[in-house]
Parts: sequence; C-alpha cells; structure tokens
Amino acid sequence: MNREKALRLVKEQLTERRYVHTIGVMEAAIELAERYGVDKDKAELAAIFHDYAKFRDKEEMRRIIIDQKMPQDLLQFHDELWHAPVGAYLVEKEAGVSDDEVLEAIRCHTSGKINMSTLDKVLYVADYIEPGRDFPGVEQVRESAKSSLDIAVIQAMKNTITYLLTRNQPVYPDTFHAYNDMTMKVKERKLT
Ligand SMILES: Nc1ncnc2c1ncn2[C@@H]1O[C@H](COP(=O)(O)OP(=O)(O)O)[C@@H](O)[C@H]1O
Ligand SMILES: [Fe+2]
Repeated sequence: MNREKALRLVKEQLTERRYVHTIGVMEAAIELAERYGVDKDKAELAAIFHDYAKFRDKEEMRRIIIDQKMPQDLLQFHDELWHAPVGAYLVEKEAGVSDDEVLEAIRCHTSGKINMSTLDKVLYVADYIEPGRDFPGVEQVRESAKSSLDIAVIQAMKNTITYLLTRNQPVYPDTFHAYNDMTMKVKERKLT
C-alpha cells in the first residue's frame, strides 16, 4: 500500500493531534530504519498504522480481545494497552495490511515483548522519540537512538516502567520481559 492511501485510511480513525503524532512517528521510523538496516517501507507502514485503534470503543476492543483469543490478562490491565494488539487485528481486517512483520510491530508497540525484531524496536523507539514527545528523559533516548537502537529501547522502557511505578500503576509484564531480555543480551554483548 502506498503512503498516501495508508495515511488517508488512518486519518479517518484519528484526531488531528494524533495524526500529527503519527506523521512524526513515520518520519522517525524511516530515519531509524535507514540507520539500523530495516526495510523502510515496512517501517513506514507500521508507523502509519500503529495507533489505528487508539480511539476505538472500549467495549468493541474488549470483545475483539476475547473473540480473537488474544492474551486475556490484557483485560485486567489498563485499557491503554489494548489499542496495540487490537490495532494489529483491525489493520489486517479493515485496511488489508497482510505483512506479518508489520502487524507484529504494531501489536507490540506499547508494551514491547521478549525477542523483539529490529522492526519492532524501530517502531517502539520512533513512537517514543518523535518530535512531539516531551517525556522526562526523552532527550537522552533521542541521543542514544543515534548510536544504539537497543540502548534506546532499554532506556524508553525504563522510563515507562518508572513513570507507571511512580503513579502506582500496574505494569503489564511484557515490558519487564522485554527489558530483562534486552538488558541481558546487551550484557552478553549479543547486541550492539
Ligand atoms: N507495560 C505497561 N503496562 C501498563 N501501561 C503501559 C505499559 N507500557 C506502556 N504503558 C502505557 O500505555 C500508554 C500508551 O502507550 P503507547 O502506545 O506507547 O503511546 P501512545 O499514547 O502514543 O499510544 C502510555 O500511557 C504508557 O504509559
Ligand atoms: Fe500507541
């Protein structure tokens, strides 16, 4: 699917503000894809569609999580997490995106997961560092992303976990699994 069509489909689903965020993620993802040797078209498509389900009705999302036999523990955590896996499902069903790597990057873009692919990491970091973001610590992640995608993912996850902890919020365990997995691999120098 070309960029114009993808953007048109996604614009209908989002607020203006969220659409601007999406454009920022798209540009950041393309830059990271070039730097870390990921297919640019896949990164672009994943970025454009990553928040496709952001404004879906919560009951519709709950239904999809149940009917599509997605991990049921999602339902016990904050509904902010739902738009990622539900988005991957709807992007395939409604927009006809069929690339499994792209769908998987969308699916795990909020929580991360164990054994993330480079495309998964590119989307995760692009979502975190796009120019519209002003999280505490985002500047450090922007700097790290210039030389190590893995360090950037680890720092973004650490910031997200810390943010949730300081607000007494539960943390969906996939983020811990991803953080542990990547931290251990970096220590073993399996990652660069
Ligand atoms: N492991 C987690 N457990 C609970 N909430 C999380 C977890 N990871 C991220 N979140 C929260 O999910 C929300 C949405 O995240 P994300 O999809 O990355 O951003 P966006 O707002 O651009 O859709 C954020 O508020 C974030 O704090
Ligand atoms: Fe999101």
